[in-house]
Amino acid sequence: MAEPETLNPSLTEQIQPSILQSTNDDEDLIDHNKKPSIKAEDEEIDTMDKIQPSDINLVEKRKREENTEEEEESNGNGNGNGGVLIPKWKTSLCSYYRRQDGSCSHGETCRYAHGEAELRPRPDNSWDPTSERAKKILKSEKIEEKVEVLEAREDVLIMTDAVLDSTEDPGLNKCLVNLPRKWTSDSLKKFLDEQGVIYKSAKKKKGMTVGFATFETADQVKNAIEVMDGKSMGNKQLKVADVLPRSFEKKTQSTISLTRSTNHPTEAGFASDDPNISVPSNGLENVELNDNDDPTVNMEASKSRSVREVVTPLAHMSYADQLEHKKKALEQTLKKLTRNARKACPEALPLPEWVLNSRDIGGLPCKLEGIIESPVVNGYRNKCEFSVGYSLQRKPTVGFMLGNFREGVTAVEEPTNCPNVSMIACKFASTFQEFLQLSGLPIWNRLNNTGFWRLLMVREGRSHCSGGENLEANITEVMLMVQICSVDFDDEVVKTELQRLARAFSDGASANSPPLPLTSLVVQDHKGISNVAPADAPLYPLSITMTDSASGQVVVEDDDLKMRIHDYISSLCFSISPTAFFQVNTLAAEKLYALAGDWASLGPDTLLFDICCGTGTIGLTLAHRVGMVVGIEMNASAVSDAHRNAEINGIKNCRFVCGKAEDVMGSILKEYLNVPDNQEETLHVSDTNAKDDIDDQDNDPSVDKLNLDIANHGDGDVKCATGGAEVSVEELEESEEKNGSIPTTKPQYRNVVAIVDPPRVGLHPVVIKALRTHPRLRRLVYISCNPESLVANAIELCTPSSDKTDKGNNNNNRGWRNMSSAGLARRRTKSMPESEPFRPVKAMAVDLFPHTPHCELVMLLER
Ligand SMILES: C[S@@+](CC[C@H](N)C(=O)[O-])C[C@H]1O[C@@H](n2cnc3c(N)ncnc32)[C@H](O)[C@@H]1O
Repeated sequence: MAEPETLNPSLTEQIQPSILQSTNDDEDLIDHNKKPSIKAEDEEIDTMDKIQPSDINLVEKRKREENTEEEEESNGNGNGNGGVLIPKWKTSLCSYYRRQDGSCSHGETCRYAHGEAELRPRPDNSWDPTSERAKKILKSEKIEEKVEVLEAREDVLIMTDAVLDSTEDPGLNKCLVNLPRKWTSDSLKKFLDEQGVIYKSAKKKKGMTVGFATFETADQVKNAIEVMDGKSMGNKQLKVADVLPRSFEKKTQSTISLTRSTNHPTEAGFASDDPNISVPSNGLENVELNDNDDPTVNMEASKSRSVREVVTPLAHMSYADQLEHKKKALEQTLKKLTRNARKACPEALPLPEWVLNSRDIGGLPCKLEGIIESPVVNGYRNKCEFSVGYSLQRKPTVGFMLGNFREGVTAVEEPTNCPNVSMIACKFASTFQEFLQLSGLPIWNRLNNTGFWRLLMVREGRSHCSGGENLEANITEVMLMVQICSVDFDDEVVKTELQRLARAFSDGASANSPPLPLTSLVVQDHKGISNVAPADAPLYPLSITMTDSASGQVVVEDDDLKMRIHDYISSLCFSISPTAFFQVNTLAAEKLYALAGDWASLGPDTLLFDICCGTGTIGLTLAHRVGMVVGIEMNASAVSDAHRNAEINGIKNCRFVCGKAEDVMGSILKEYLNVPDNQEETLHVSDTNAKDDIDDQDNDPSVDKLNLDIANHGDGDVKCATGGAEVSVEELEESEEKNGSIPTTKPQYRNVVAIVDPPRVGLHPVVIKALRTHPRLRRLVYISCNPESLVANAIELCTPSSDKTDKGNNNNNRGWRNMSSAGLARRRTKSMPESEPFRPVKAMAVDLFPHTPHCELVMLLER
């Protein structure tokens, strides 16, 4: 509970008596008819955050205290108590003074500071949180916090990969912590030479604050520690640390001594020479990590946590508690939308209704209607990307990394204890692990950028539509994708080794009872050094022969099936290529898409934009409820999957465009929606009444449409129906032009809706601007696996814009790197062209990721 003293008078003055009765949280403490007198420009510096619901009673107490003090002050000479400064004299800014542009009826006798210059620190040495000083301090603290998160910490290093030579004593390998990020291996070597440090080899990757040095003797190590440990490096101190935690070494030593009668780890015969120094923060996805489509990729890890804790940190809670936990976290994030829109609203404009109404719902921008639970809680992931690396015991392992490479953690542990991974996936990981332990080709070393085996992806599919019960029994297809780096390896050796691998997978699958469904084996040759394979990294199938254990028959997979997998959503079949995005929890995704469709108020006269459409899942599952779907997606394989999926399912009213939404959105909107002025007027009139019409549309197929009665149409050759007669789009357009009805190239729809489902970073500002400024788009359903970016995008979509837009000033953008996404969005609202803002109508979460802190959030925006 905050002490009364922490309440800022400028806030208490804004509190209305009626609000004091409320038991709602922070937003209720604000006079919602007023904008905050100070707008924090950069970070989330919101004094409202300081006030807890339980402070409400304290507000009145605080007022009484203030009155008493003011009485005292007025009896004295202006600085209270007969010349003796009262403790809180001028420690808070006077809000009257600030609001009245420098005038306050108390004049010099006012106990509050008239301007920053008069402001004094509080007795606890803090500053009034609304003051510039406090904001500056808070900002620098936040920056430091962020930096700290990124800095490697000596106590969390588990660089299994840095022990490069198995014959060496790990004690001869050391990590150097707090090196400048921009240093390379050469800079580190130069530094060591300059310091007179004798070493055998040194490594450093740009971007990391950790480097590695190997020594030949214990004396060299001793000398290096003496010279370097504690040495100042800028404002940091250099640390010489062990590459493996000491606790681990002790554990390893005792284990080894039991089995090998030695307490020297190097005699355990560990192979080495690889690393997997990547950043599978969640451990789950190596490639997708930076692909940003999977929310479960940003977890922090430390060596003290097990792989289960790293990958599924909520697994210790009951599922009901997990949902409650997520809901509360989402509410906190959603409140940022209200706060930031209030701050960003131009002075000259009234606050939007939804901001004013937020006090009735605890500061939320709209009601959070709940969280839909996942139909399956365990083993739900239909796709896992397993890292290849060394375990704490320095055994080649296929599983999840225990932390972040940049933070100095590279150890990989088996996935068996992670409840979100299926048994099938664990079994294939285990088969691969056994294979690697005997393989003549090395595991990829991220520190050296050398090696062959990089990762294993396991994707599961179903060949028919099946419910949630006994999920694993319904898995009829498995695609394995092995990522390798063939650089510097002999083609014949590679070919032979991959054939051996194919056999190992086939044998492993067949040996299982019942046999595991292995239907596709793909190799991805990724030659780059980064974690993420580019979209055009070569992919090729490997032949698999499976022996059916029951019949003894050899089954050779059909060529066509080799590079794809299938799954079902809402009874539609989806064919998925190896690198295309597909939600990892299919049954929960079905619920997500159904919710989005329900909220989008669809009807036969709806044109639906499916933005970031992947393999077309959303658009295709909703196609039967709309006139037309236009999907936009940048991944070419996913777009080709989308076309294929439309065909497989006999859906004709969809078009999929391959391109970055930021590159194509504007022209697509123009192509489909721009109509001459006189018609736009008609459309607006219709749109005003659209809601009522649309609500009934599903039930009323004869609903009056703008000009055309369009059943199906698509991209050129697909048929449209007008008044029952089938004509081609070309014929239709020709006739339109002749009749002078719609001189555009596309049929027009009265209800224009966008469903956006962007990657973790959210929508590009160019896309936001295109959607916001197109008057025909009245409804937008935003699906997000990252509520922070949803909030940031919604700030731009929902904040009123003034006619005086800020055209952008470089000085204003200083420090943007350290700004929160909400702060950046707030800044961008200033350059939003004058346009009608959306308003948040309702929000709902869908839990696609049990046992992790993540879930999908859906928000309906209308105008
Ligand atoms: C979260 S996934 C959603 C996919 C699809 N809606 C689904 O549910 O299966 C995000 C998709 O956006 C695509 N994407 C990422 N950035 C994009 C961009 N700038 N423009 C268009 N698509 C993009 C990704 O390739 C990915 O398929």
